Order: sequence, then structure tokens, then C-alpha cells
Amino acid sequence: MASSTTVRSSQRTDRHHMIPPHSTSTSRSTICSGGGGGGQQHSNSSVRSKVPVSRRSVTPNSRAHTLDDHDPEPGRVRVAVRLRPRNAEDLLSDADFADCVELQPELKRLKLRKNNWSSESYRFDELFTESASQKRVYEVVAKPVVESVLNGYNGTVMAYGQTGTGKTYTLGRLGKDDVSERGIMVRAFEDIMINISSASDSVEVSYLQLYMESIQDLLVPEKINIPIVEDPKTGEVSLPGASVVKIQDFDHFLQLLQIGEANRHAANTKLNTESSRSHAILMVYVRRSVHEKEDDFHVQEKDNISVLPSDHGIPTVRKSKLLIVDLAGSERIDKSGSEGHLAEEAKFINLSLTSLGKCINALAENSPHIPTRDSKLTRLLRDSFGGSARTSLVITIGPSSRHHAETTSTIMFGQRAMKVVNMVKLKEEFDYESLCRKLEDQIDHLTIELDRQQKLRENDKNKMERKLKECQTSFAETEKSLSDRSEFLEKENTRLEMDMKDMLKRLNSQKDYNDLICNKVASLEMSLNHSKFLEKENTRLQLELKDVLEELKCQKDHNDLIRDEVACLEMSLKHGKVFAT
Ligand SMILES: Nc1ncnc2c1ncn2[C@@H]1O[C@H](COP(=O)(O)OP(=O)(O)OP(=O)(O)O)[C@@H](O)[C@H]1O
Repeated sequence: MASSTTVRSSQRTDRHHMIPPHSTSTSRSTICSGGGGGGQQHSNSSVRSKVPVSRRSVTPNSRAHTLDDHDPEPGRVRVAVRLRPRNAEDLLSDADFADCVELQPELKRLKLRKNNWSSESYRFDELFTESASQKRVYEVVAKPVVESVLNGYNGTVMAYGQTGTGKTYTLGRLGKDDVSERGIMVRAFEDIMINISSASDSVEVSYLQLYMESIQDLLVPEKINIPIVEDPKTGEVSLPGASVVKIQDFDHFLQLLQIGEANRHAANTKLNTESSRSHAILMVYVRRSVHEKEDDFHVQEKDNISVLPSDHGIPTVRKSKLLIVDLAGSERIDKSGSEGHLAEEAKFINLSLTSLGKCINALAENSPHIPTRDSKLTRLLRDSFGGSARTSLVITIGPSSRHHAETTSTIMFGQRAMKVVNMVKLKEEFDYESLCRKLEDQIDHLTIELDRQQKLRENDKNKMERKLKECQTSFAETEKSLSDRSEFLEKENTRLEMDMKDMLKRLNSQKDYNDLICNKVASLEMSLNHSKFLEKENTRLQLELKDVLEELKCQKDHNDLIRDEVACLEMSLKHGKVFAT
């Protein structure tokens, strides 16, 4: 158990939202007739009109979602009366007597019997008859306070009454066997757990008892004499020595309540077999992140420089505290039969209750001096009465006329408490813790990113260097192969040049030869042409010759003929001569 507790620093920096005392109207500070405190009109009205604006008036805050804007008295302490059913003793002793009180819930009035023929009537914010369920009591008395706490306001739910009238029953019942029996502590916590986000909100608990003017930790009972520390500036009360346990879940809370219950001082008195001998104070610290502006918060990139957002982008957190106070019951020692140590305890209980009553009287009467420092109880409840909390009080009474005086005193306490108006204020702070966490996360993220980038760059650099080396090698190789090639090409070039020259030479000589051939061809062609011509001429001449020959032949033939003729003639001539002869 001890290992799971942590000592919590309760330092906080309030940020605006203090409801300005003069802001809305003075009329709001005056409790209207519809509200509580309208009991004995003759005795209360004069005191009421004196409630000052400066210290106790409350103006509904625009961000105060729970505080009803139409509520004319948003900071007034609400008081409900709960009547305990008759117990066995009441039934036995008062069988022949009428109850000392009569409740008129529909009128919200309680009639207190003075004697057989007269009674006085008091108005309260709510009246619970003996048959009222635990659920209804929670919903009317505590739920609005719990809702305020969830919205960032401090809240107090307290039970006050004579011993044995049902304070612990109303507040501290665990209802292990029957959930309908659960008291305000369990139901309030259940409501808180339902409404918060486990991701961004948190709930922590301290459970203490004030026993004979010493504050003891009910969760770590070795811690005794825990000092009360008051912030001189804000007047805020804290108990840095008390263990503060972060609650994981509902069962965890029930376990803590059980531990606290087991450590609480109780005794068997004539009026209550389990009479609490200490005031028990359950402190529930609720821390909620305000999400509405969360999107505004980013580290923005501007000209490649990261800049923080402007002031309004800082996340905010609402820190509120719910006090559930189960007072020890006031008791007349002669009636409770307390002796020795029990009587000593009762003296302390009565003393602290008396000092609480004095503070409430002073606040109700607008006294300039509130005697808060008279007891540790009043110091602890400084914020609940005349402070910044929203407060609901259940006063518990029994029906028996045997306890008429105690019941009257309780009712008067409740009536005076109804005149106390607190200056309810929202507890909203810049959530520097979460901002720091976010920035640290971002720094971590950026550092990782930077490392990653650096590694990437280094990898790239190594790669580039490797590539450069490879390139250089390949360049050198290429250069070498190029120079080899160039050398080779040069040689080749020279060789080719020579070859070319040679070829040119040969070509020239070939050309000359060609020319020669061409000339020869030309001359041959000419010769050929000439031959052809000659041939043609020849042919022609042959033809001519043939013709001539023909002609010659003809001529010859002709000549032959002539010769023949000549011969013939000659012969004839010869013959003729012969003849002639
Ligand atoms: N509304 C109720 N219905 C039923 N039983 C009740 C109711 N109120 C109180 N009781 C019973 O009356 C007895 C006394 O109640 P409880 O211990 O809560 O009184 P108390 O005011 O806390 O007393 P003390 O101041 O001595 O501690 C208990 O047995 C409780 O169960």
C-alpha cells in the first residue's frame, strides 16, 4: 500500500477565471427568497441582506458549465436535511411520543416541534424523509458538486449532525453487498471515473482523519500529525505530508476506502454502536486537460524555423478538488455515556464542531473576522465555507424528541450555513507539465529524426564516396584504356596515313595506268572505230569490188565476147583472106 502512494506537491498557479466580486450584480449576492435560508423569517432576513458583494458574491462564469447561469445564488452553500428512520431505541423509548420534526418535502420546509402546541418552520434546499434512497440523496446533494468539480471548480460535500443520525451512512457506505446502499463517496467517485478520460485526465485521492486535533493519514496510518500548509497568497490549504494515491480504477478506490474505514477511529457509545470518533476527510484531486484549444498547439514551421505558438496555444489543465467530509457527531457526553478517553475524544469533537459553527456564524453574519484558525477542522474547511468551493451540506437528524435540543442545534447550524456564499472560481492553469511533455516529446522526435537524417546523410556520403572512388577508379581505368587506345589509334593513324600515302601513290600510279589504259582504250576505241569504219569501208569496198569484179567479169565476158568476136572476125578475116587469097 505504502509503495503505491506518492507525496504530492500541491503547488499550483491559478490562471484567471476568478469570478470578479463586483462583476455582475449585487443582487446576485443577495440570497433571494426562493433560495434557502428562508426559515424563521423573523430571525434570518436581516442577516441575509448584509451579505457583502466583495467576499462572497459569485457571478456565473462564462466558462463555468456546471454552475447554472440562471442560478441567482451560484456560490451559496446548499443545505439538505436527512431524517434517519427510527432505530430500535427510538421505537422503544419514544413509542408514546410524536417525532420532534415534521418534514414537508414538497414545500421544502421542516417543522420543528417546540412543544405540544407550537412549532417553528424552516426552509431548506431539500428535505429527505426517512425513506429517501441513497441514490436520490446523492443526485440532489452531491451530483451538482461533482459536476462542478469535473468542470474545474473545487467542491465540498459534508455531513453534519448529532451522533448516530446517519452521516457515515449517507457519505461512507460502501454498499459491498447491496449497491443501492452505496453512499456519496462511492457514487461521487463512480461519476468522476465515468466522466474523465483515462488518457488525458487523472484522479488522485487522499484520505485523512482529524482525530483529537491531529491529522492522520487513513491510507498510511503511520503518518500522524500531518501539518496544514496555507499558501499566504491564495490562502489555499494543502497537506504535503499526506499520501496521495493515483487511482487506477473503481475497485482500487473501493480498496482504499476500506483501508481508510478500517483505520478510522470508531467506538461503541450509547448512541451509536459504531460512533466515529474522528472527522474523516476524503480528498479527490481531479486533473483534467482542456481539449478545446488543443489543436492550436503545434510547433509551427516558419521559414524553416520551428516557433512556439502564441500564448493562447499553450494547453490548459483544470485542477479541482472534491472534499467529502464525514464529521464526527456532536454528542452530549451525559447522553452518549462517554467516559475517560471517550469523553476526551468527545470534547475534541465538540470543540472543533463549535469552532466550525462559529466560523459559519461569522460568515453568515458577514463578520469582518472569521475565526478559521481556531481549529484544524476550520482551517481544513477554509475553502469550503467562505472560500472558492461549491459546497453542499447534509444535515442529519433523528426523529426522536429525546434529542430535541441537539436536533434544534443541528437545524440552526444548517440554517446559518445556508447563508454562507462562496466565491466560486474556476481552477484553470496553463498546463506547463503537459506543454513540457509535449515539447520534450517533440524534441525527442526531432532528435530521432535528426539522428535518422544524419545517419541517412552519412550513409549517402559513404555511398557517394564509394561511388566517387569507383568512378575515380573507373575513370583512371578508362583514362588508361583511352590513352592506350589513343596511342594505338595514333599508331594506327600513322600506319593508315602511310598506308594511305602508299595507296595514294598506288592509286596515282593506278590512275596513271588507268589513264594510260583509258588512253589505250580510247585509242583502241578509235582504232576499233577506225577498224569498224575500215571494215565498213572494206565491206563497202568489197561490195564495190564485187560490183567492180562483177562489172569486170561482165566486162571480161564482154571482152571475151568481143575477143571471140574479134577472134571470129579475125578468123573470118583470115578465112576471108584465104578465100580471098
Ligand atoms: N437513512 C438511513 N436508513 C437506514 N439506516 C440508517 C440511516 N441513517 C443511519 N442509519 C443507521 O443508523 C446507524 C448510525 O448511523 P451512522 O453511523 O451513519 O451515524 P453517524 O451520524 O455517522 O454517527 P457518528 O457521528 O456517531 O459517527 C447506523 O447503523 C446506520 O446504518
